Amino acid sequence: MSAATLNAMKLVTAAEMRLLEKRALESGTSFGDLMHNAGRAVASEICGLFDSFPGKKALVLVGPGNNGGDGLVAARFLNDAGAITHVYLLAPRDPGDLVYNEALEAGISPIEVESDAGFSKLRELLGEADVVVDAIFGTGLGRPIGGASAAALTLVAEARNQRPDMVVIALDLPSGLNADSGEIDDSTLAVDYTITLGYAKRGFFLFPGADYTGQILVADIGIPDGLDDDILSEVIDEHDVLSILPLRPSDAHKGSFGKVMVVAGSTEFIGAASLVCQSAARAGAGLVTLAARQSLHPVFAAKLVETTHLPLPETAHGEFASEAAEVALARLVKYDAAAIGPGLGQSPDTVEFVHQLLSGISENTGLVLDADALNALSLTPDWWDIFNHPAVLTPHTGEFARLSGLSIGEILANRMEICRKNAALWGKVVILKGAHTVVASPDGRIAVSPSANPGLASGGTGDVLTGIITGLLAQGLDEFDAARAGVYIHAMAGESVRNNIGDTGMIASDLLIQIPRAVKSIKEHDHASCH
Ligand SMILES: NC(=O)C1=CN([C@@H]2O[C@H](COP(=O)(O)OP(=O)(O)OC[C@H]3O[C@@H](n4cnc5c(N)ncnc54)[C@H](O)[C@@H]3O)[C@@H](O)[C@H]2O)[C@@H](O)CC1
Ligand SMILES: [K+]
Repeated sequence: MSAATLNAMKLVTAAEMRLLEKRALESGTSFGDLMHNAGRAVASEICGLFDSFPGKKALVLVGPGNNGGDGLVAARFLNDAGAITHVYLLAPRDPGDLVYNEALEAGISPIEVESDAGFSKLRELLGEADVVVDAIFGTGLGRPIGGASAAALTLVAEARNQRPDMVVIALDLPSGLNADSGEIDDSTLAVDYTITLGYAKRGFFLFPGADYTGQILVADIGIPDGLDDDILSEVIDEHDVLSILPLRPSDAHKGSFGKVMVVAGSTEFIGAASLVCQSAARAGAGLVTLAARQSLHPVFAAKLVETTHLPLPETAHGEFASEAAEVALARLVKYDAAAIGPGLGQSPDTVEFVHQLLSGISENTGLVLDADALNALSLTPDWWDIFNHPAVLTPHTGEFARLSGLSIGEILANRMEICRKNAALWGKVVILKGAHTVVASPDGRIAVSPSANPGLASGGTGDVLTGIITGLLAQGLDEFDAARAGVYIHAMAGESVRNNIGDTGMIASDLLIQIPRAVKSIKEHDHASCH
């Protein structure tokens, strides 16, 4: 997670980028200006990567379209900045092409692939380049990359392996990376930096593409302000989270920060309930109560000292008794938010208990549904027609598949769009967990986690997320704010643990103390930036 480069990063599809370009043209900016700004901004970002740029060797690989055009402009500015600059043309440019002619006038002599038998010149240039720019294809790629372009990209990858100090830059996006879905071409380069134009593309936060972009830098290409109000997808950033975090007045009492009820746990899954309760408290809830089957009470009472308890009636077999939901609902009216599901199990009595709970819960209670509550919902066809209560749902891919009826492959192929569509269909805020977790609101907004941390792929980390979000809901945040702030805080907590102990062997309990630290750091960052 690199907050400095990801601040206020909106995410666009290729179609949205074309729309923004069209609006910019309609508002009086010329295409030539946009391309000029793009090339200049890219060159300026590249210069900024080196302590001293004059004398460096730059090689720009130029394709047939506007991405190549941007590359030609960038080459001219790199040349002006003192780099020894070569342009390698993978397709002929139109003789009347303005940016091509400007590059020639600047003294750059492009090398054409047709006259470079066996890529001997390209190999020679790759043997000495300090920086290579992939300006072969951008958002206009229409089919798999083949021929000379594929061969050239493969040669760059080979050269990069031999010379790790060579910096490889993608202009707008690594050629072959699909801006919408994150799919890649066989020859897509894994670059060090992607200098993207105007807006980051959705595919940078979807896999496999997310592994290919390197650090993402957004270049300002002069699209006028105010044209992007209907772009509803963004990467969650610290400033957003700061602006939505609840204030903590000094004369607060525990009622000020809301009450959370956690309905979770079973004989098999004791830890899930503990993690949810502790993380809700660590996220700042004033009071946390655990409602669990009464036979589990002694265990939880010993483990959770700050939590209060509502033992629920159970049958002789240790299942929820038929009046258990009524007991929970009677108490729930005094609570601001509830988390239902983690570790409850999936027995028929439990499913019935969850259904009764969901059909009786008040509209005023903020609700997070996770794990077995989601599994119980999935058993009812078109459950969203019946269950109208606003809620945050936190499925991982398998749970999402059960809720939606889609296959895991279909979901993974386009996580952002699938999450957006289903949030709208279901009328819920939906968190699709995974690397770069996606949060979608029924109104079309999407917020994506800046973090992909394999350390979080272990049992219980999802329970921690559920607890954080419920704790934030209890403090008065709405569902979408609680979800995106919760995802960000959870990601930061995970990054802190990874920084301390690495990504192997991280356990969910490690995250707990990092939750308030993450909140503190977000608040202090603002303090620091104000002075
Ligand atoms: N959207 C914007 O506001 C701006 C976009 N610009 C640039 O424009 C780019 C998009 O430009 P284009 O639409 O020209 O697209 P590209 O430059 O990505 O490439 C399209 C060209 O490649 C050809 N082509 C597509 N797939 C191919 C394949 N597999 N093999 C061989 N040739 C193939 C097409 O026929 C076309 O000539 C962006 O990525 C960006 O770099 C900038 O110039 C400035 C402003
Ligand atoms: K490119």
